[in-house]
Amino acid sequence: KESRAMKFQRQHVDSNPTNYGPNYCNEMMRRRQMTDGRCKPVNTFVHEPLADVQDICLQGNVTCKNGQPNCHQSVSKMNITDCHLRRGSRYPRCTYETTQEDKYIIVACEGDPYVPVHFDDSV
Ligand SMILES: Nc1ncnc2c1ncn2[C@@H]1O[C@H](C(=O)NS(=O)(=O)C[C@H]2[C@@H](O)[C@H](n3ccc(=O)[nH]c3=O)O[C@@H]2CO)[C@@H](O)[C@H]1O
Repeated sequence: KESRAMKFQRQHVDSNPTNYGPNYCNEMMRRRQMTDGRCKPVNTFVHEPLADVQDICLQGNVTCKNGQPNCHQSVSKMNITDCHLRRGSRYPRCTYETTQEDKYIIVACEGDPYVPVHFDDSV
């Protein structure tokens, strides 16, 4: 069974992204298995080394969107790509808008070792 830490890495970490240009999300949402059975509506990929993403758990503690206290905000902006399902896109044809940006990211951390298990937001 895939751990939540591994699921987070599969869904949100792409340290050395292939340059698919505007098709990055169409490619990566499929490759990382977020279009099986349904099209995941929103997903962010982080283009930083895994160690830097894991280090966020030691950084600014903030409240998660769901009110839980175990979220952390990166001290630095990170290079990310936001994938948003296009209006009118119908499973199994999941087509995404690809937007690359530099933003602070907020993740929820859990466990021992205390690592990211959920992508909460980018600001
Ligand atoms: N505090 C916590 N501590 C520990 N665990 C926590 C905590 N909170 C939730 N989980 C768990 O995480 C799991 C999960 O999949 N949560 S999810 O909200 O659906 C994920 C969002 C995210 O993937 C994506 N998104 C969203 C915005 C964006 O900018 N970028 C972007 O990628 O959209 C998804 C839906 O919003 C679920 O099992 C829940 O129980």
